[in-house]
Amino acid sequence: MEEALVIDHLQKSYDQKQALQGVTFSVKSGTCFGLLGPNGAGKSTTMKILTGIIEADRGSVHMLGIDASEKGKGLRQRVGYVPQSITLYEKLSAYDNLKFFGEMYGVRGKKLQQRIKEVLEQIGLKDRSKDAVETFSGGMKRRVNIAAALLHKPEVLILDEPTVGIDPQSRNHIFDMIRMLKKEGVTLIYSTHYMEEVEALCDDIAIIDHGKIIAQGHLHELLEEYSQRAIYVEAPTLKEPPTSPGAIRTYPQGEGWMIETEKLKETMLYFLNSDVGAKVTRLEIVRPSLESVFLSLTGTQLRD
Ligand SMILES: Nc1ncnc2c1ncn2[C@@H]1O[C@H](COP(=O)(O)OP(=O)(O)OP(=O)(O)O)[C@@H](O)[C@H]1O
Repeated sequence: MEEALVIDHLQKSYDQKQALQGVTFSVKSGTCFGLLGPNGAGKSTTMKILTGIIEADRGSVHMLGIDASEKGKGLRQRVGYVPQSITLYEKLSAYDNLKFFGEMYGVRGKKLQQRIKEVLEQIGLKDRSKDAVETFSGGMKRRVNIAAALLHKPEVLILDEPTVGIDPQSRNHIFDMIRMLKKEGVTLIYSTHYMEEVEALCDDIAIIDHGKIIAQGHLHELLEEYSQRAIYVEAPTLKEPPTSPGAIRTYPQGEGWMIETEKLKETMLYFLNSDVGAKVTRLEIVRPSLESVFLSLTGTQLRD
């Protein structure tokens, strides 16, 4: 499969702060690629370099076979970018916002009218097209922002944390759109700090932390290689970590504790048969997750 994006050893500093320390990854055409990392890891900086908003100090970006540092070679017509912060004209209607952005991307006249109709349908806001954006919820604005990046039918769509602070309905709409775009063959590059999102949407994943890619590969490969089997024990009044035999690592989660262990059966039996000093309200084997991948690679939880 051909590669839609190849980035090689990107470095970027802001004053004294080294935000990217040699970021390297590639994205196959027609796939959804997830860039996963905690706040401040370097996701937005990477995305902004990809779209040419800022320049890297070192390293290279090749998008659709074109060296992105050679500006004016038509990349802008082939790539869409949804920034982290919503950039819309509040007083204008959804339709007029889309008209403005479409023209900026070089789409005009009848073709633009047709595309606005199509994207409004895709984001589920056809009925609200005449309303000023200032009357929209955060999630609806975010959907219009995504629509704006789709008007010129990009081959690559870059989305920087598109679901931060939005309602579940808008989030589901965004997920549906991403799945549909993937079916149409669009390459998606999706940054987030929500593991469940990359697990639900992405094929290949890179995990970024402190400006470095610490692991990358297919979701299944990462889970296979780094994730630890675990038992979850819910015991709301248990304030100290339980000391079950064979535990590799124990950490708090929700109203209980996550116990990573190779000895699943023994650990289950331990909690069923021993007095741990608190009432156990739930006991279950946990499926491997990116949370445990992140934890085993960094020693910290992604949600910290
Ligand atoms: N314009 C800037 N000036 C100075 N430092 C910056 C600037 N932009 C980002 N940084 C710093 O660079 C590092 C990487 O930031 P970046 O925004 O790329 O991370 P992120 O993973 O997108 O996190 P977030 O989800 O919080 O946006 C952080 O330490 C951040 O404080």
